[in-house]
Amino acid sequence: MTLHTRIRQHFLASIETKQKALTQLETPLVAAAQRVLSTFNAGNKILSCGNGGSAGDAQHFSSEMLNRFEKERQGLAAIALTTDTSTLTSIANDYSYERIFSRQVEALGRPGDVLLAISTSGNSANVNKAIEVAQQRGMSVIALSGKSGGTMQALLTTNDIELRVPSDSTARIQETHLLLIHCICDLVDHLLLGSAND
Ligand SMILES: O=C(CO)[C@@H](O)[C@H](O)[C@H](O)[C@H](O)COP(=O)(O)O
Ligand SMILES: [Zn+2]
Repeated sequence: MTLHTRIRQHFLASIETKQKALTQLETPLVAAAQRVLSTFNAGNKILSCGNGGSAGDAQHFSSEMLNRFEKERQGLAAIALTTDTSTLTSIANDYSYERIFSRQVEALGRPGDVLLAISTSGNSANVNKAIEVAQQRGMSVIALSGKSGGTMQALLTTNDIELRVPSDSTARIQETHLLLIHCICDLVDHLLLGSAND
């Protein structure tokens, strides 16, 4: 296979995954954006976490909330649990890697807050532990996942929102997760500022 062919395959597979995701995730995506906005309106906050590329997505989301997306608006309360290396290394060193996010949720999570939990497989133990602790603390969960939903999907309740990308490829799922995040950012801006600013 030529390099050009490989590139074409990547693009076409990404387009196909996003088209399938549009069909399946349009309605839960509206629910996710409404949950995000109602969380901020109630004076609560969003904590986000994930591993590897999903850690980047967790930070991408929080920066667009804390600062801004495409429109001028107030900063919104969001914290990525993936950024403080002193905290992450001490929790992993003193307890376990599995607790790096959940220990922060124990300290920061309040009833009415939301955990944005990101895992392409749904099988990251540290993300799933954070979900369990969040639920115990009266928080709800917006889960970005893929593949079979992994062990994460069994943890979610009717109070939670699952956005599971219909693909088995980690890369394609991550690419679609970023699109879902940008949709949420746009819907939040639209709901907050109204159509006059479109
Ligand atoms: O970005 C990538 C692959 O594209 C990797 O860094 C990937 O995020 C890591 O392998 C993660 O540990 C995978 O975790 P998860 O998505 O299954 O929860
Ligand atoms: Zn962005």
